[in-house]
Amino acid sequence: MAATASNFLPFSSVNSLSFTTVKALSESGLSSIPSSFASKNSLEDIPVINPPQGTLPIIDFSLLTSTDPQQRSKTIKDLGKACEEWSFFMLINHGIPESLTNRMIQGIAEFFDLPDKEKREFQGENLYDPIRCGSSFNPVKEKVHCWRDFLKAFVHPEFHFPHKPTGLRDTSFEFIKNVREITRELLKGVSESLGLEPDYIAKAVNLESSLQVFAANLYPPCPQPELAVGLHPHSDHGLLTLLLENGISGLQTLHNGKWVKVHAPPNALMVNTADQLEIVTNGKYKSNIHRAVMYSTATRISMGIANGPSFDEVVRPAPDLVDESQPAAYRAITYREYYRIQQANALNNKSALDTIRIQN
Ligand SMILES: O=C(O)CCC(=O)C(=O)O
Ligand SMILES: [Fe+2]
Repeated sequence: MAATASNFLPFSSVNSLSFTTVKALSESGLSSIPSSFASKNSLEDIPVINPPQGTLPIIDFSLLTSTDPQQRSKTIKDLGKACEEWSFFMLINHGIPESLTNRMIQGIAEFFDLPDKEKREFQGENLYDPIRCGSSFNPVKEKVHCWRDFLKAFVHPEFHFPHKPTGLRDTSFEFIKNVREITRELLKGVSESLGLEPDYIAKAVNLESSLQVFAANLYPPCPQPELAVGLHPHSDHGLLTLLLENGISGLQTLHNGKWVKVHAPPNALMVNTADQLEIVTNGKYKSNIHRAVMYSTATRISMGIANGPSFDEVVRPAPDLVDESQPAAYRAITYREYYRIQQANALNNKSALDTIRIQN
């Protein structure tokens, strides 16, 4: 495949091979999905459940940052429990104005509405390109494509973002700054929940120079949603991923052998604990395996901001969480190398983490 088309989907038109987005496929009025999207994944056998209200953990950010020590310590306990038992929680009262999250979602919708020709300008050519856009996850490596278009951008320590549509760059800059501040507070709480100093994890991963990767996902209407996959089961590469959606649910998190449907309260952020946190906490807080689904008529948009260590930081289990009874369970690796391994392969549960696991 030509390097310049690597992120887009190869698609056989009548007499030539062209490259397309899932959005263009969806709008072409197909009545069935191309066979390259039909999933034969064994994880389909896992039951899917709609949890009763109140099952999934909710963390109130205003209590986490409260000056009342009792409220704060109770919230830190709840946060630790959510990380340990669910690797996932929903964050309310996070302080990002709804007007800003709405502008973000609107701007991303407009980005995906740009003609494919214009989006191709941002597709990038290799994994470390600061802006990439395309379809599925890794069209070259995967057996089954995802019914998804994406935009990815490295937004910290250097801010990269497409210059179209007008205004989205500035909106994103503001949104991402908010996400970074929230992440810093969450990681303080996570450190304290493990009995560590509040800034322990921040120092261990050089959070000042944190790599933040912004990823927007578009799941266009699909003629056969029961056969296709929005995003294959995977865990995220950073420390914590903060996710926002356009009011249409579609995230499912794996818990006790079942896919649990996530229905987040309006304007809540969904938070996944991710692989770098599993490494730093020496497996105490596991990364969350999740997937996304799509629908036959609705268009779903989500955006996840992966908040990671500094790109060149060598990440290893925190010395304070390693001892004779709990030896290091992962080998040290730079976040840059870890990111390469995760992005260069097909999405498949925790396959990237498996490459650095130490069998004790
Ligand atoms: O669309 C979603 O809800 C999940 C997205 C996701 O898992 C990701 O971008 O890593
Ligand atoms: Fe994810």
